[in-house]
Amino acid sequence: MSNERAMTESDNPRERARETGADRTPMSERPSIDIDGLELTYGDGTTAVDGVDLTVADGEFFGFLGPNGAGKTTTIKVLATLLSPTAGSVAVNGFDVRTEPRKIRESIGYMAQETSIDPELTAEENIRFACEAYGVPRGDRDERTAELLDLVDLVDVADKRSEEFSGGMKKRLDAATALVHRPALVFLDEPTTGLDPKARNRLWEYFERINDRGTTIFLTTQYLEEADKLCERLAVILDGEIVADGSPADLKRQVGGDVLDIELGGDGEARTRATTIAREFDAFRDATVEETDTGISVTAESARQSGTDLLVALRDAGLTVTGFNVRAPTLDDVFLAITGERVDTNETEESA
Ligand SMILES: Nc1ncnc2c1ncn2[C@@H]1O[C@H](COP(=O)(O)OP(=O)(O)OP(=O)(O)O)[C@@H](O)[C@H]1O
Repeated sequence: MSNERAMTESDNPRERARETGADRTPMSERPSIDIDGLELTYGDGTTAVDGVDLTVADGEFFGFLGPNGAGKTTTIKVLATLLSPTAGSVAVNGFDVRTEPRKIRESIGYMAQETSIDPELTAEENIRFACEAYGVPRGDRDERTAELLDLVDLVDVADKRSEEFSGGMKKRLDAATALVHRPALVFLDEPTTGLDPKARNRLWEYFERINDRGTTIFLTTQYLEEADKLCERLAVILDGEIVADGSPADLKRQVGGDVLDIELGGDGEARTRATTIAREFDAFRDATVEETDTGISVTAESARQSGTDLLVALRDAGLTVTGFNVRAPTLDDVFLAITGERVDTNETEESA
């Protein structure tokens, strides 16, 4: 039980800065996003968003999480004025989505799940094309293009056609094209899906840099480690409704207690028996018990105090405990507690 640590302590420097009041940029009074009672029902009758209230402050790095089909992309499409709400009011950068969509489009960047770069064009040409499309004044385009190539570290390959780029480079270029008009707010819809950890890290640096410059970021991701590292605040959407909202540390505290991971020898039957024993264990009456690939995981207020008693009970039942560890909950545990499922990140990853 070596890795104990205070649960109130945040690993996220942004969150720590927020908690200690050492914010980077002065916040404007007006929120970047103000959603009140949003509902969106598609033409076939599917209600994808069902009464969402949400505010995102100016300059915030905000994470929007939820399982597949929960309503994340639909919400982003409403915010980006690509879909019109069925009910509710939505303001983005102070503009109404119904009456001022053009002003919203001019003041946001949108990096969709599919990259929108043209493979036939070079990195530089892609950024120049975006400058034109977003109406960046002619006189500013050279400087803006050079600045963005530098920001996303593509100066050396500025003249190469983007079809030759790795997945990470394409994503960086795509992010740069979403920013040519210096939007106050950027939507990043699963920007790092399928990238290897190194490429992901480079994008994270880049997102942090644009947020440090004062840009509000609205991120959806299936990588909870990413949300934990980057986001000051998170909301979890499930079946079209927000079911949790808070800083990563707040959400971890809400899980209640610690997590006891137990590794077991034997097969699936051993894990099933261990699960039954843990569920019937008096001290773990309110615990969440889950079978893992190598054993079981018990989340409970008393995981630290009563963990060893459970280990003894398992051994007495003839099971072989090959390892155990008590730890503070991660966002994965939060997600499991809220949605009843772990995030599926079994994507084909780009090789390093
Ligand atoms: N064009 C559409 N017509 C009808 N239903 C749709 C349409 N687009 C999405 N849906 C449905 O709306 C619900 C929410 O989908 P949405 O894409 O917003 O979820 P999501 O949280 O972004 O999921 P993912 O992570 O898989 O992209 C799902 O039930 C989905 O099947």
